[in-house]
Amino acid sequence: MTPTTTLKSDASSSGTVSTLGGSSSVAVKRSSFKKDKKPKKESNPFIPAAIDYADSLGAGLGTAGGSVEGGEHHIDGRIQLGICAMDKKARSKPMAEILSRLDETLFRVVFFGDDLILNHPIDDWPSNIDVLIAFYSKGYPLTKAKEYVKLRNVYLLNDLNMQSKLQDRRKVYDMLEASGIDVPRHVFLSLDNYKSTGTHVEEYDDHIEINGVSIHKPFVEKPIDADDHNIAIYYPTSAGGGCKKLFRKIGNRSSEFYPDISEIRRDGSYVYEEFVETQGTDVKMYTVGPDYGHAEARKSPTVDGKVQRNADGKELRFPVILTRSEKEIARRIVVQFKQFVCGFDLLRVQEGHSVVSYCCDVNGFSFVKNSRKYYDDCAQILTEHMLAVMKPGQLLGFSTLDPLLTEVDNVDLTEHSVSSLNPLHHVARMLRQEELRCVIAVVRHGDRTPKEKLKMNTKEPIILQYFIDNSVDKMENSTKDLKVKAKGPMVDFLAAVQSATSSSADGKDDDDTSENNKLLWKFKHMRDILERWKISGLTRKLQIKPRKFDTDPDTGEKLRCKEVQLILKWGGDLTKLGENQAIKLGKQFRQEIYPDAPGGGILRLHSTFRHDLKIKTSDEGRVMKTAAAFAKGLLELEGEIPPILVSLVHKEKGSMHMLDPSGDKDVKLELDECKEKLSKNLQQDIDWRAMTEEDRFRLVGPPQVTSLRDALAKIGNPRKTLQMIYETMGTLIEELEVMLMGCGSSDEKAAVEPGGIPKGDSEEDGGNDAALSGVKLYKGETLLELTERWRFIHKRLYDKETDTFDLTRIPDVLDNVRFDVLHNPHLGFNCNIA
Ligand SMILES: O=P(O)(O)O[C@H]1[C@@H](OP(=O)(O)O)[C@H](OP(=O)(O)O)[C@@H](OP(=O)(O)OP(=O)(O)O)[C@H](OP(=O)(O)O)[C@H]1OP(=O)(O)O
Ligand SMILES: Nc1ncnc2c1ncn2[C@@H]1O[C@H](COP(=O)(O)OP(=O)(O)OP(=O)(O)O)[C@@H](O)[C@H]1O
Repeated sequence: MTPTTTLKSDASSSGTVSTLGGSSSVAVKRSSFKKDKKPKKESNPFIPAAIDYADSLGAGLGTAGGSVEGGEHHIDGRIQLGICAMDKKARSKPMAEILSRLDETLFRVVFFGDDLILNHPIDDWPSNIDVLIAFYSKGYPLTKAKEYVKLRNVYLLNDLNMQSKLQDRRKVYDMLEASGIDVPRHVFLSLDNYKSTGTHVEEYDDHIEINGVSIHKPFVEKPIDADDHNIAIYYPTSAGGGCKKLFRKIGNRSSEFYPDISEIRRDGSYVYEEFVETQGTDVKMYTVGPDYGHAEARKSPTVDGKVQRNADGKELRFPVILTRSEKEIARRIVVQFKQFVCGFDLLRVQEGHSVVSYCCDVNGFSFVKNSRKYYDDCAQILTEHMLAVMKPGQLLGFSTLDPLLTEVDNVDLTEHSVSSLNPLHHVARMLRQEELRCVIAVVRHGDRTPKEKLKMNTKEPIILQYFIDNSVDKMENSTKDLKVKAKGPMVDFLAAVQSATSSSADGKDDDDTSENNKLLWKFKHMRDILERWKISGLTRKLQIKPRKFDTDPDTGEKLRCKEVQLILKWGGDLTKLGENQAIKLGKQFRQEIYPDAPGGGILRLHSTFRHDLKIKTSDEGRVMKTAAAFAKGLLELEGEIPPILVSLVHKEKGSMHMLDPSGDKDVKLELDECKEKLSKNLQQDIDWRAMTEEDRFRLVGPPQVTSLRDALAKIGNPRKTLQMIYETMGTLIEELEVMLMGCGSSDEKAAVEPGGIPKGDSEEDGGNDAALSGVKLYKGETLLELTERWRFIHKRLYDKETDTFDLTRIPDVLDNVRFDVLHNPHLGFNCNIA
């Protein structure tokens, strides 16, 4: 099912509402959001639909029951949206961003202002507000605001009565628990008798007892007043004791450690709760209604108290994909606390294979800061919600519920039929329609460096000792293959190779053809590969296979390994180009699969609670990075790949083999048969273009097998083509050899002398190094190594003795051609291999 939809303007709805072609859903036109207006003051965007109530009334303020239209005194048919919050919040950047996106033909925003709120009686407050955004923050007269709501009977986005409860952490925890939401295990010390069984406290080194209930250190001490952010964490003696004091951010600090404080405060009522181990990350969640939430992770202030900020001074946040149960938590909080726009904090803990989330704080009205996507979404959802409440006839759908609806009936859109439906009817009607339930995308990794391999057999004692020391059973006669990837053993192997290189070099003659010199050359090549980039356990793999043993002449029993085969693999790293390809693909995927979906498409869908996104990968570095880069493009994320990888991409055991057929015997059998047939057929000296249909049928099957037939039509004579490829590679190698000689011997020399090779700073190095003698190769590869890469495949592509080609080498040829054409085009070879 392809979710293609078109937006059609509905002239009857004052040009501000668009209908989904023939559908029952109506979305507010995105173009109607005023995003690009110039800011009125400082960096806040201009809010076209807004008035300042005090300004508009001027000297008239103070007379009873002012109209929001000030001197004009007329109602213009728009929804009057009052902002009754302290100026610090009402005039904040996020508020301005969101209000500036409201359609001025639908809404009029009325700022009450601090002076009106604090210094004037509620009779002076605007009398004809329809919807009110009112919320508590420091200094806010909550009781007065509640009286105003009662007097004018306005619709509240966030319930004010509930906001009194939000001010007491105990009530918040009680309500959360009553809603079935997990909170940290806690006990109240209430001096005001709130649900108190007493105020008896016993303090021990590593735990406290409050009215007989024990809480062990580390524990958290929170003032019952939610406005008081002076929270303390007490550590057990086993961890060195002491206390960490948390506070509202001051510059770049959010907490300080006090090694000498280990006794709890005794000056008031507190909540004591177990410290939940989150690995140092908080999840902050921001809802807009029961079906939408934005979540982001931040470093917990409990870690080191240093606030991580970006270049713009904003605190660093990382993207988070919510679990199903977290979405349910959000929904329940919105409903239970009656706060449409609501922020709360989650503590995520890995318990076995699942994630358990505890809610440790509900903040009430709070906006996400600095997220364009959130501002867009929030404005749209608020618009739909307010329309649903005030002018249901103008709303036919909710973008949190219907972004992917495709099959829609033609419904009668007359004012009567539509307005007779309340918002819930609309939802129910929409849910009956067909909906796209799942999209699965399988994505291959992006451009990578060629995968390379170096093999050699050796009897070198240092290497044999390394094998024995690192073998699984540590036995001299170990028969098991050894695999090395981790940093420590790889560093040890480099040391072994370095000494093997110098010991092999000692006392050798200059006879190039001697077996020893060949081995020495291979050791040096191996050493260079290991020395090239900092070893970090990522991009080089070593296998050591025991090949020959000294045996007991009597019993034949294997006594000691005397020869091993070394296989060093490297390369296969995602290149910058590969990363950009994946980002682009993610973006393209979003644009093509979810084109212009009403209500914001996949970006919003991702944040709505009815939808889930999972990104899985194998444990291969290039695949993991590709997945993260794809996610970046798909979800329009900002920032570097590593945090996205850590936050969004899952490396699960079960997903490792999803696409890898090697463990599946049946598949492998078929693959092998297929390879054998390919190999046999493509060795033949035949010309597809001259073949009869019968011969063609015998070769590849019926005419329906178009891909193979088209390929053969291009190839013509497979054997001649193979010969041509082989010869072209030969020419290429000759050209490279000429270049090598032209470089003087310095490239050769550098490649075999320790420290002579230009090295990247790390395995991630962008490759700005000049290889040698003016030849710059991608990622600091030397010309000699590049030549070796080609020699290696060339040698294996064709076996002179048997006069056969090894077809399995063709993908390697393609791999290397593609790589050098893309990354080393400046070499300017004469041959035509590409
Ligand atoms: O929820 P809101 O929008 O009302 O704001 C919260 C809080 O948001 P949250 O709860 O989503 O985390 C802000 O933290 P951020 O989200 O910006 O990091 C914090 O800003 P802050 O410490 O200055 O942050 P920095 O600019 O230094 O980074 C602000 O403190 P005040 O501005 O000093 O009042 C708080 O207000 P309140 O609860 O009334 O004290
Ligand atoms: N039980 C707990 N276990 C571990 N860490 C906790 C616990 N409770 C709180 N924290 C940490 O302390 C921080 C502050 O706690 P909390 O959110 O309850 O306080 P607050 O001052 O109300 O914060 P906010 O800024 O959200 O208003 C949390 O973000 C979390 O990092």
